Amino acid sequence: MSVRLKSVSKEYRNIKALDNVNLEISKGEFFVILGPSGSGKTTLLRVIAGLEEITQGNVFIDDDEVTKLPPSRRKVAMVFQNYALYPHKSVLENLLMPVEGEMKRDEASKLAKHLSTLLGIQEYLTSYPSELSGGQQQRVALARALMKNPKVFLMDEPLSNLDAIQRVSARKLIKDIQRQNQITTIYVTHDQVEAMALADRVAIMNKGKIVQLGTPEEIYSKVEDEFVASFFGNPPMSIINGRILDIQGQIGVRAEDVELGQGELRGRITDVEFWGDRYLVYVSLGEEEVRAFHPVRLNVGEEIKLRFRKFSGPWKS
Ligand SMILES: Nc1ncnc2c1ncn2[C@@H]1O[C@H](COP(=O)(O)OP(=O)(O)OP(=O)(O)O)[C@@H](O)[C@H]1O
Repeated sequence: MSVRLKSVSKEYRNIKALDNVNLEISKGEFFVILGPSGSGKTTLLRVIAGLEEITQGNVFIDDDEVTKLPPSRRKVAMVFQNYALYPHKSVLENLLMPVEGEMKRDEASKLAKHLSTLLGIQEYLTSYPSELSGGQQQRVALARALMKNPKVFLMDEPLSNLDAIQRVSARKLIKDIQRQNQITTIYVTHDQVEAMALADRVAIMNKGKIVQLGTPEEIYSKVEDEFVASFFGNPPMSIINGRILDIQGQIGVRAEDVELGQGELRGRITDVEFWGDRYLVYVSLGEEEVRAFHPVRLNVGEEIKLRFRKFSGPWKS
């Protein structure tokens, strides 16, 4: 199913949580919404789910307008950041609830067991949510949403409570299930790596607006404004005053585009972080600071020559 938002705005008293959002998500697409805290990501998902009345605009699922339809009639499944599990029901009962009356019980139990095994929670089927860790509860919520084989899957930071290893495997599982079943998925995160790993396309939000939209590769290589530059990528671009290159305005440079050891610029190393396969080096250029990837450890305090292989901008600011 496709999802379309036309000029959608949502105001809470004096806050514009969504400001004239236009969006078209295709059937089977994995669409990620990335943005800082408070940018409107959750509100956008809740609007699509029908949990939030909008101030202005229209919402369509396939070609049907659903703006005024209640959540139960929208055929979407949502996984919330805070799980929303039934506390007085066991994990298995939580998993069976969404398909009650729609699927035979033994068939549903089989599916519940299969999904719990995939998500590594099979040994907790008889436990209650309060007996589980945050990460385990999150995986139950994920399994529960998958029970219904939804046509549209809305996920709000569904992996935020998993540890680094679980995150990588759960991420792969979500992507596999999504791909196999061609589920249109809208996934909210503020994790750069997750966004780049999962998305067919990413929308970057700031202050209720979509500020850039494209494939992760497009956004990574063609940054359209300073906010996206300061936000997208791991690490994001270093934003510096173009003056040091005789350019007017702010420019952004990726750590992999800063070459250390040669060039016309001179800086001082202020910090070095070990990143596994390389080092992230912080270099001060007077009032500016840039981050650079480098293959070997360098010494803090050392002076170094540098140059930018490429940069983005200058942007009007
Ligand atoms: N029920 C509400 N009443 C009033 N203001 C709200 C309500 N829900 C959200 N807001 C405001 O709307 C804006 C967008 O909130 P939203 O939860 O969509 O952001 P978010 O990007 O999901 O943030 P986070 O990453 O922190 O979850 C924020 O300024 C928030 O304070």
